[in-house]
Amino acid sequence: MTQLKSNQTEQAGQSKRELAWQVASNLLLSFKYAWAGLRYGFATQRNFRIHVAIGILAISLGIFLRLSPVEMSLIGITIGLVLAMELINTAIESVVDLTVKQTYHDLAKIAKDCAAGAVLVTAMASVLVAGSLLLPPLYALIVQAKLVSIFN
Ligand SMILES: Nc1ncnc2c1ncn2[C@@H]1O[C@H](COP(=O)(O)OP(=O)(O)OP(=O)(O)O)[C@@H](O)[C@H]1O
Repeated sequence: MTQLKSNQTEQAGQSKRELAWQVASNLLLSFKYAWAGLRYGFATQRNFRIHVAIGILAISLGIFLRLSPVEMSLIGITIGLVLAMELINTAIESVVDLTVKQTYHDLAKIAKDCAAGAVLVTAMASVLVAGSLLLPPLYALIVQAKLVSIFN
């Protein structure tokens, strides 16, 4: 019974791969294609570039404010989530466009709207994380700088 199940899974896996136009034959090639996806996202998606810029700013601010390793990790995970979601959104958009081309379809609208909604959810979460971790020390620094300028 177990053997039968594993044979069926294997067959299903093989038939899926048979539908692929090309399969990356080694790890290096897999990285090459993943890098190509990142480059495509950066070159074509304005929102992706905005998220990268905000991410770099948040990391720089975190280093400047000397956040703890755990706080920096939280910021890093949040940035990664937003960027990954943006790439998944781009992938879904491409598959939808490939499927329905330039025709209107309710399901195409649902797929694209939900993918965009997923990006929005992670972006809002990232604002919450960045606000909670970066704003208090930044505010303290500004207050401290003002006090120093008053007493000098
Ligand atoms: N084929 C389609 N059928 C129905 N609605 C569509 C279709 N293509 C796009 N739309 C609608 O238009 C909106 C914008 O489409 P688009 O392809 O620009 O996605 P987008 O998520 O706004 O893109 P981006 O993430 O690049 O800003 C979609 O969210 C969807 O509501």
